[in-house]
Amino acid sequence: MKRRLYLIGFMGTGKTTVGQALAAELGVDLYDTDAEIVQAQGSPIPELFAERGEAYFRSLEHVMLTELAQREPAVITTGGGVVLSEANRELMKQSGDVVHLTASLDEIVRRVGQDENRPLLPSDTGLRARVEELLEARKGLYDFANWTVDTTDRSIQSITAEIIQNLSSSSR
Ligand SMILES: Nc1ncnc2c1ncn2[C@@H]1O[C@H](COP(=O)(O)OP(=O)(O)O)[C@@H](O)[C@H]1O
Ligand SMILES: O=C(O)C1=C[C@@H](OP(=O)(O)O)[C@@H](O)[C@H](O)C1
Ligand SMILES: [Mg+2]
Repeated sequence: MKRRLYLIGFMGTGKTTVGQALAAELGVDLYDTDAEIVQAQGSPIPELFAERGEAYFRSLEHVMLTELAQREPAVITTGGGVVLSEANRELMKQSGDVVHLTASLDEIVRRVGQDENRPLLPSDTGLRARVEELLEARKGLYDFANWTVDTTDRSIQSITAEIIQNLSSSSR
């Protein structure tokens, strides 16, 4: 693997989970923008959103991505909203390979429904409608990726193997 591999995609598509398996398999360092922000700020994501607002979180996210884009070789997993910034999209495109993870609406709702850690999503009955709304608002923003991998009904191992296969055929 050369340089960096970024994982992008909507919340719940498995970026953080797949990234861990991928970095272990490739034997490179793993950085998750959310985890790095939480560590640097000493506050969980919901607290950052509640106390400082989304715009403040987006600025922390941009600074963190810029810093992580200096490290190599590495797998870098991102938050679902990182693509809202054109500068972030450009930075990832220029500094590594980018994989877009997807999943069906049903699967996303199932996966994120078990987690209280995403401040943009309600934990009540409004969850599905909110996911649909955000998917629509972000339509097209993930399309700059080199590859798209559907994770619906698939094991982490099979998703990881597909990504490694993509990487090795592109470097031939
Ligand atoms: N391929 C998969 N099949 C089943 N569950 C998955 C899969 N990938 C991730 N998950 C689960 O979905 C939830 C969200 O995964 P996560 O890696 O945090 O996604 P993201 O970082 O894209 O938001 C977690 O509970 C995780 O264990
Ligand atoms: O889509 C988003 O705007 C967000 C996604 C989250 O990361 P995951 O995609 O890893 O859940 C996290 O960065 C924050 O809650 C905002
Ligand atoms: Mg994540």
